[in-house]
Amino acid sequence: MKVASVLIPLPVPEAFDYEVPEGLTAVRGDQVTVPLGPRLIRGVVAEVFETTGSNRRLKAIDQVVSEHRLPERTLTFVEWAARWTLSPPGEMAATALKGLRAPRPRPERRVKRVEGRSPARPTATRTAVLEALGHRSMTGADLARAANVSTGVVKGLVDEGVLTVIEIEAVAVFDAPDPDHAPATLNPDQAASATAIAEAVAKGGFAPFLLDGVTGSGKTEAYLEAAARALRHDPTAQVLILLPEIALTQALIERITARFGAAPAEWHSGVTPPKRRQVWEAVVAGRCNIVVGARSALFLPYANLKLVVVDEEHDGSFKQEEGLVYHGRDLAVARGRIEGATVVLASATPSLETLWNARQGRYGWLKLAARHGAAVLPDIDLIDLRTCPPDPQTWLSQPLRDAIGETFARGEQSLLFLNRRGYAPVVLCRACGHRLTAPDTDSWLVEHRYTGRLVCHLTGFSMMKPKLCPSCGAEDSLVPVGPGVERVEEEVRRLFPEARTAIFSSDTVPDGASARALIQSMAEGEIDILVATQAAAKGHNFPRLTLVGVVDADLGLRGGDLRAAERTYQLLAQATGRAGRADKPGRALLQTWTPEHPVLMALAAGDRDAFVEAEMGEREAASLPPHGRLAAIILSSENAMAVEKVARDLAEAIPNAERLEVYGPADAPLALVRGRRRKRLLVRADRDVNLQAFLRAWLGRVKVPASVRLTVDVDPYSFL
Ligand SMILES: Nc1ncnc2c1ncn2[C@@H]1O[C@H](COP(=O)(O)OP(=O)(O)OP(=O)(O)O)[C@@H](O)[C@H]1O
Ligand SMILES: [Zn+2]
Repeated sequence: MKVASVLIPLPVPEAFDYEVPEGLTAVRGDQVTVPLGPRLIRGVVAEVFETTGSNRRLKAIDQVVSEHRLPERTLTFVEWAARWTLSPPGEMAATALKGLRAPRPRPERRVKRVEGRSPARPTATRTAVLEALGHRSMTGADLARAANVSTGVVKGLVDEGVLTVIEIEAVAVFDAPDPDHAPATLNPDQAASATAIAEAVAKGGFAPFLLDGVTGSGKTEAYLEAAARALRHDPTAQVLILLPEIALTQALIERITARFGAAPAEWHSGVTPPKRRQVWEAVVAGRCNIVVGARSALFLPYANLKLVVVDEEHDGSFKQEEGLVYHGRDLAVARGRIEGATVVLASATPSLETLWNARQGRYGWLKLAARHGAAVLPDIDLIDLRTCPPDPQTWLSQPLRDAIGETFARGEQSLLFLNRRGYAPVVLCRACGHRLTAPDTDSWLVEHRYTGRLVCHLTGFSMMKPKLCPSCGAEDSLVPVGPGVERVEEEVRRLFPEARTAIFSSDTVPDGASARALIQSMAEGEIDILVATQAAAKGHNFPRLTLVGVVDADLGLRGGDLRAAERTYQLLAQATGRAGRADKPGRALLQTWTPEHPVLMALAAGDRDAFVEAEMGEREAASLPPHGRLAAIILSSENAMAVEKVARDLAEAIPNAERLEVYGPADAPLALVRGRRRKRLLVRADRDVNLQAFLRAWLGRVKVPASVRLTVDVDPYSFL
């Protein structure tokens, strides 16, 4: 009997076996429908094998879905990713097939001439229609426009039987990129990098690179040139460019369109389902060469993937925390290995993980040491708030105000950076000291004046600001504490009433279109002072921007998790790196209460190596990533007792292992979210320990009831 192992989109660690009935052919990668309990569900065949004398009564595959087999290397990647992240393989496979969930766009209705038929009354308008149409087919609306008549005339000809209506399947056409459309003239560093990457692509096989270039050095131009050479060498080659933020995709799509004379395919959460289906089908058929997307674009079924670029590779947004937990950068490297492709990790502030790999010689290390052309890196100075504190209830010190004023007077732009959405991060009762939190959640409510609501950034809960304190009942006693971008902008408007100001955060710029509009008005000089969260701090080119002010340089350093220093260094280097990218020199001012902090001193000195050296030393001493490996296990449930029990069972079941420790279980820092109790365990292991095998063995020993959710987070970035 023939048996197929089928990956089913359920939270189970294994494939399910089904009989392949006589007369049905199923092979690895096929989509099939199979019975599961009372219903039929769709899965993917992982393996087909012959078995004799099985005594189990297997259910049979219902049918093989005829369209779209998952390509072999895509399926191999899915299986690898599931093993690496300890995720259910069927759910990973479902991710790869997500693009097919949308219906096909409706076929287009067009008219064409019926052989040998002519109008009974050939009026001037009717003749014009027939001439405009010729032997082609067109939609009625296009034809009416071409003949400059009303659509009624076309309809009349259809009714008379002179024209007939046909249906044409709507297939998205991605114009082939032209590598020679508008090449840039590269400087020597860029040319050397592009050549190294292009040679690796031409040679074939897995080849990872770190493209390490200061902000504004022209990394984008370098990798686009490498992509152009790859396409010249092999016009069927496919190139994937991953970005951490949707707001960045628009600008890159425009650059690619200008460079290659054709728009790339776009893939992220903002793309409509029918459009996604078109991209999926074009990618699998090799009808599309360049894809620009978010991390989920890694799961597309590439026919001939040759080059993968992860731009801003250090960015924490590549880590997906909800649903399937994975790091887009790590999976991009794996995908490249499985496809035999070249992988380029680009950043001005590479992650310590990537720097470690480059130092070990595992990744080729390409460097762009200076900004392109005449542009130079901005001067960075610290403002010591202990000697010049801002006035009470204001957030900008005198030196920063002066610098903004001078910049404005010169007709140049300023960017004030504060990584905090909303008006105030905390709302406090003046009478009793109560801080407002979301219901059943350990997280402060943030005041948003833009929408007039109090919002929980963790759960999305929101409410109108109450008149009475919910704790003591005092009237009008609730006051905002601390600044968010909205409050800083309010201060800026008070200080510079004639300046044009704007806010760039995920609240004011929720989608690609509004991001594009704001970026464009900033680029065209219609904004004088932009107050922005990290959404605007990376990737963008604003030629007239010459001052970056960091409102609270200490903000990210306070939390104190594993990557606090690294993340703060990267964020501030990127933010300050927006200044002076064209002909005018830029400067950056960082407001801080701790100017002696090593991160801030390294930033002010422009000495990345000093920072990396110190931070790498600390990680090594503690055997933490990249010198060791971490994994977190998070338990949550509405039933506090059930969480306790699973946590205890886990603690008792820890397998013996060398060079590995388990910490916890402990209450998570966010111990209550939406009424769910949360507990965490953390595993630390030496680099050469097979962490995944340990986790599988451990978790296999413990029964987790349906009321408790258990999430494994390999290489955690969030410690909440
Ligand atoms: N060879 C070149 N010829 C002309 N202009 C260039 C060239 N290289 C870079 N530039 C220009 O310099 C600016 C910075 O380049 P780019 O955005 O590629 O830098 P980047 O290294 O990706 O920056 P960041 O890491 O800060 O995002 C852009 O305006 C770009 O058009
Ligand atoms: Zn109160």
